[in-house]
Amino acid sequence: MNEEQMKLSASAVNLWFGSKQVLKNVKVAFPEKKITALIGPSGCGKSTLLRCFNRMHELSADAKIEGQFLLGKEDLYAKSISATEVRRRIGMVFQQANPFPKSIYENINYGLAINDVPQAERAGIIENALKESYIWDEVRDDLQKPATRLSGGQQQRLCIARAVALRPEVILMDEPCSALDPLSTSKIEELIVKLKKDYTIVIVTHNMQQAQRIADKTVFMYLGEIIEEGDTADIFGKPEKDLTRNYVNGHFG
Ligand SMILES: Nc1ncnc2c1ncn2[C@@H]1O[C@H](COP(=O)(O)OP(=O)(O)OP(=O)(O)O)[C@@H](O)[C@H]1O
Repeated sequence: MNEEQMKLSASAVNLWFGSKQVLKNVKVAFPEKKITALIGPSGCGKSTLLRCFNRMHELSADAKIEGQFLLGKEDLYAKSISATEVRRRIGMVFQQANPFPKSIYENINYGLAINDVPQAERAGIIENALKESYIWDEVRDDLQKPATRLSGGQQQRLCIARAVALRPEVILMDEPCSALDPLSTSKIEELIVKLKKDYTIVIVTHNMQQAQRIADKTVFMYLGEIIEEGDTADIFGKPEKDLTRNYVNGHFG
């Protein structure tokens, strides 16, 4: 992959939880305004790697991290950049939709407030984010209703709206469809593909069909290491390593 076009990258990453090493000499890069799928069997370290990029392990006392994490050329762990700024620039969407127990409006307003977006601009930003996330038509008359009353798929689109409202440069998605039915999943997939125009997206998925439907690039991990990466069609169609071939063909995992 051409270094120039890489938006997010990591090198020489080792991570331990207590004495257990979970990431081993990881080097990876994610191209700008593309979708990259991160695949691999349960427990291989996909979520752990994703969380490193927006400094989610800082709160975990038993996590020890080594390595370099860059957004463009900026060091994400530099003293000059706060975790709040990192999380504004690198949004995250989780496996279980996790709206705050507040109104639909307030779910998005909260992030704008803590990032000092002027009050007068917020209503417009909230409307745009909901439109951009294909949920506006379903909630426009219910903005003051509790977000927890939305369906699972709607909650996940609201969480995506919450992320895009802050105009991040990257959106990390950790199995965003795993709790959803096929119809909601296909709506989210359509949304992710649309968002690629403006954002660099990394998605962890166990769904091999999903990776092939939406991802330009695919990275395969196993036991804390990157085994193979490349164009999605190559990883699934003609992988170089037997381990990759066995995994994508469903022989383990
Ligand atoms: N906070 C933590 N403390 C201790 N161990 C952890 C912690 N978080 C994850 N682990 C361990 O690190 C390893 C990697 O977990 P991780 O969640 O990154 O894997 P994964 O590839 O995302 O798995 P899955 O596909 O099942 O979500 C696992 O062995 C897990 O038990």
